[in-house]
Amino acid sequence: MATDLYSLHLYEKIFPKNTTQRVLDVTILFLLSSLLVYRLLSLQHHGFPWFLALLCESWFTFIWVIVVTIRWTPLVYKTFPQLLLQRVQDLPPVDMFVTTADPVLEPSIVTVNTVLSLMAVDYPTNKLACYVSDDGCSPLTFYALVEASKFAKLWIPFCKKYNVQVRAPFKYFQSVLSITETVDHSWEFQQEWKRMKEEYEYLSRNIEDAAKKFASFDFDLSGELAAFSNIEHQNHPAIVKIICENKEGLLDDTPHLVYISREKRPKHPHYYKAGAMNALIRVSGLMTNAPFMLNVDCDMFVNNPRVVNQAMCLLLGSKEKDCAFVQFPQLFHNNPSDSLVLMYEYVVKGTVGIQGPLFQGSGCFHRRKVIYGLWPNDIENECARYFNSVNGEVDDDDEILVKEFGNSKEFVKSVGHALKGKMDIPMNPSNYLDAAHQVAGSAYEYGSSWGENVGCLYGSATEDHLTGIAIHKKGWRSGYCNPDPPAFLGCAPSSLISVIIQQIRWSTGVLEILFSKNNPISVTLTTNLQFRQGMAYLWNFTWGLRSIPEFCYATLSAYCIITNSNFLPKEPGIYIPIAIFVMYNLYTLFEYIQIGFSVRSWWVNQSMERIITMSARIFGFINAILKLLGLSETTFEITRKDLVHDQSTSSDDNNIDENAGKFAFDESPIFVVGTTILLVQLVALATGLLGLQQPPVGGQGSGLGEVFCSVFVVLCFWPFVEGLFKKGKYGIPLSTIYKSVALTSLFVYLSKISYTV
Ligand SMILES: O=c1ccn([C@@H]2O[C@H](COP(=O)(O)OP(=O)(O)O[C@H]3O[C@H](CO)[C@@H](O)[C@H](O)[C@H]3O)[C@@H](O)[C@H]2O)c(=O)[nH]1
Ligand SMILES: [Mn+2]
Repeated sequence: MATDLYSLHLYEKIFPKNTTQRVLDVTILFLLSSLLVYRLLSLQHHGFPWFLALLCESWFTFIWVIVVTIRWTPLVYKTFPQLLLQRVQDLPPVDMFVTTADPVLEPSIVTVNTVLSLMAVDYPTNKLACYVSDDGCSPLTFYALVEASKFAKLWIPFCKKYNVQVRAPFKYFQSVLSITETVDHSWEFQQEWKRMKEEYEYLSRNIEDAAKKFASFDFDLSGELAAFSNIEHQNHPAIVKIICENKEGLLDDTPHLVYISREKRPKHPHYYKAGAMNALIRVSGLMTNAPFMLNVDCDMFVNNPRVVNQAMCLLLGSKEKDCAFVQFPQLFHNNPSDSLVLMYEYVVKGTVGIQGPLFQGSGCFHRRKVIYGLWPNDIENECARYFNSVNGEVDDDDEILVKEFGNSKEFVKSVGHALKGKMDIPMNPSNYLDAAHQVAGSAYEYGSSWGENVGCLYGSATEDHLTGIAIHKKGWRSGYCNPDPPAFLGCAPSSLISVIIQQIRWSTGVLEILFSKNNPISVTLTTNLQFRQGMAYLWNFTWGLRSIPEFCYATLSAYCIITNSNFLPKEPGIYIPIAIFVMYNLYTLFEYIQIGFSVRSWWVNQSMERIITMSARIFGFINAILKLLGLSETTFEITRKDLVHDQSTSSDDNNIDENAGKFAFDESPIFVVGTTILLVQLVALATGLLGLQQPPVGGQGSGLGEVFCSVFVVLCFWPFVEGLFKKGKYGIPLSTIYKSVALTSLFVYLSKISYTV
């Protein structure tokens, strides 16, 4: 069947011309290398600052080499999903996963919108199943899903009948505020539209009321909620409930909807999101066993109803080994000018041209077989290594399968079917409820390969990158799809502190992989990971490390002004760093403008990048070291998602909180680092301006170059400058300022003594 669709030419590869980009990339590389050579040649005439600058610049050059390598051969896929419309009966089933973990940080209405948007995609409903994993084991989440499933029975037909573009109801009613704004003005449509809006408002009020009751412990846990009574959230049996079941496989019914809260016991590690994903993979394997699985975070709603067809163009239109998974970009509805967009544009396109994009955790379609640990050559020899007998039948007590996949006969049988590519599996989830409880158990994985070779891998807070590299190192390729309108939109963290917490988790997570047996260098040398793909992973996994040279470089200018020394060359050598600075900034600015962003958004992102690197990522680095030394445990702090339903009454698509863009500070030590960096620069600049510098010890003293660098750092940390003068939550707390003053004094003192000795 798949081979049949393969002949349709479902996509085309486009190799964008990037000569200008290559020339500029190489020019910057040439300038960086010249600077290094210049420094090396004159090293003996200079002191410590010169040497430290050389080390930092060597690192920057190394990173730039990686960037140039990754971006050298970009690739874009153009898909033709309309070709699949005539072949609907041949389309394969797809299991869709949503993970949620906390009904407060991730309000149920957010999850409900994501689930509704998934259930309403333009794909045969009898081939879809939606599984929601609730790590919070919250009756509120379950209740909200049950209510949502009632609304879905009206919403899905409405979306399909009128070809609604955005099928997350909050977003739909937010963008189409009144009936007069809609394209279809027929009387029938108007009536249905009004009804739908009322029904959605009823649903969101209902969930909101339930949330209030839940918060005040006034939630009635009887009837279908009885399973949730008398349980602790981190200590409870598995709860699996089928909310909707399309028993007859009807096209005009809703897709299956299944709620799963895997078993949690204090003595068993649960591995956060990776553990939740593995429970989803097993339960869905039993119940529907679709050959493809989509996973999204609870805030990532479907924004383009043809997303499954888009993914199928690459998954069915390529040879299996050329497409292990299809990743869609993670874009945000509340922060459209995020720097991530730029990363997608220029870096991800590069990886697409190598071995394929990295797995980013959300908005990704996986081939089930690949997640089950298959190698590309297993496809050629029909998974022979897994089966005792290749008689076409699958034994449910096959030793190898039981050892790898755990001790559930039903599940092992389903694995056998998945590996053999059987698709004629009956779709009756309710037949497997008992087995589903078993595979969602907290001890199920013991002794098996789950988390090690099978499923989402354990051992990093960024389980997505770890799982991704394990797939690529077997030699699989992956596909990338970036349709217009965007396939998924999520909720970007809106406060600085949430951004920082998320960044700490990410940089810790990737460093955990960098310091493990999966580090890209050894993996490139010993496995099927392509050299340039290894570089792409290295670029990703060194985010936390990059904070150190950047931090040193930023403090160097202050150090030099305070001690009246220099780290920048004097004429004519100074023209090299000037050229690098000007060229790099104009280049990134040009890239922003080319995608349609403003100069302002370029600057905000540049400065945020500096702030995050020098504060959050340093903590990520420290965290990773502590974990390596066994002094700290892996945790997963969930990012707060904003309530979305209130926005249904707001008047502007881009309506962002009026305080957005302002920085809220608290007493977290992270802000001590940022404040100290700023104060050090200010003290240095004051020393220079007030003429308090000592005469230089031998050679020349600091000059305009150092002052310029310090001013630049101050400009990057401008939100902190404002924070110094503001009160309340937008001001830096006094205790933080005191700590920073103490650290700054220490820095000044140490600088002075280090320079005189
Ligand atoms: O114990 C847990 C913790 C988290 N989650 C879910 O994991 C998802 C991601 O959590 P979030 O707090 O939103 O983290 P982000 O940093 O926004 O997530 C990004 O980064 C993660 C890796 O750090 C990836 O797994 C995600 O897919 C990717 O979107 C959410 O749906 C959570 O509900 C769980 O299911 N169980
Ligand atoms: Mn998220």
